[in-house]
Amino acid sequence: MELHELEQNLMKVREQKPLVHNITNVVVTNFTANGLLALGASPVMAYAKEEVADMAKIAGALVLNMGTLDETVVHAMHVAGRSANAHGVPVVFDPVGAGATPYRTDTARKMMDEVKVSILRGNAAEIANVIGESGTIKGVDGGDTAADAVELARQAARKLGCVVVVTGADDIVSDGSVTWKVSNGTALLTKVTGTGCLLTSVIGAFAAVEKDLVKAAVSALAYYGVAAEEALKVSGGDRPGTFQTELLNQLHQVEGAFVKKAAILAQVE
Ligand SMILES: Nc1ncnc2c1ncn2[C@@H]1O[C@H](COP(=O)(O)OP(=O)(O)OP(=O)(O)O)[C@@H](O)[C@H]1O
Ligand SMILES: Cc1ncsc1CCO
Ligand SMILES: [Mg+2]
Repeated sequence: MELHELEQNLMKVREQKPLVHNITNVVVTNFTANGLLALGASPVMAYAKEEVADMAKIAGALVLNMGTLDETVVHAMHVAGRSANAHGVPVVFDPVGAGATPYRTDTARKMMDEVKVSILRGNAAEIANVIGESGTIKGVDGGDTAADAVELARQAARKLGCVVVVTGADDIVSDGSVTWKVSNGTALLTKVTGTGCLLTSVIGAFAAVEKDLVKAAVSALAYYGVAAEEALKVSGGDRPGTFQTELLNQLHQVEGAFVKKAAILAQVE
């Protein structure tokens, strides 16, 4: 993809203000809604089995996040996911903590069977566990994984038949044949809970306006990483609390032209 497409895709989100339907976890709900608003998208959190099919079909994207899963929420995700699939709405799935418990791993794998997921986004350990590779994970934070992230993303995309985003120090996007690396961001993102979850929803907003899902994901990652770098600068270093607030400010203020200039992208295959 061309660098100017990063700028265009951010402009499209801000012009179109896509409705992003989130079924997400109780830890990150408020932060996710505020992050999507700061971007310029239109968030809604809706969970009831009575309404999720109707909400998903009018949304620009559906984001499913199993961070605080239980039977009720997993059922609602299946109902919403099938409705999104029936109406051509892209589905982005965050398999939070896959591998930490058998219930999480099974739920993530069943989601991939029941719902046609457009983009799967997780840390390396989560993605490895979804495809049955051994990745170590403790709780919801990624542990060390031996797997090379590029190879992992490519393999997972081929196996699952969707676009896969593996995040970490570098973020990898692959559809199984085309693979990109985005190297923006800061390690301070790992000291604020829900930055991965918000990123997944931001990817949803870009998927709502850009049909090429690899380009949508790469654009979202570059924008988010550049905003995080600016937030680190403005908030003055190792200050997670100030950084969390400043990330919202920068998600709002960062311009497409600046993202284009500051993005560190490479097509790796
Ligand atoms: N070491 C790092 N250096 C720079 N950026 C990083 C680093 N680790 C993670 N990130 C960035 O942090 C964001 C979240 O990715 P991460 O892989 O930590 O997600 P996660 O484990 O799902 O997070 P969470 O569960 O807290 O929501 C991404 O934008 C990613 O690029
Ligand atoms: C801390 C935590 N526990 C379940 S979900 C979540 C938010 C980060 O994924
Ligand atoms: Mg996560």
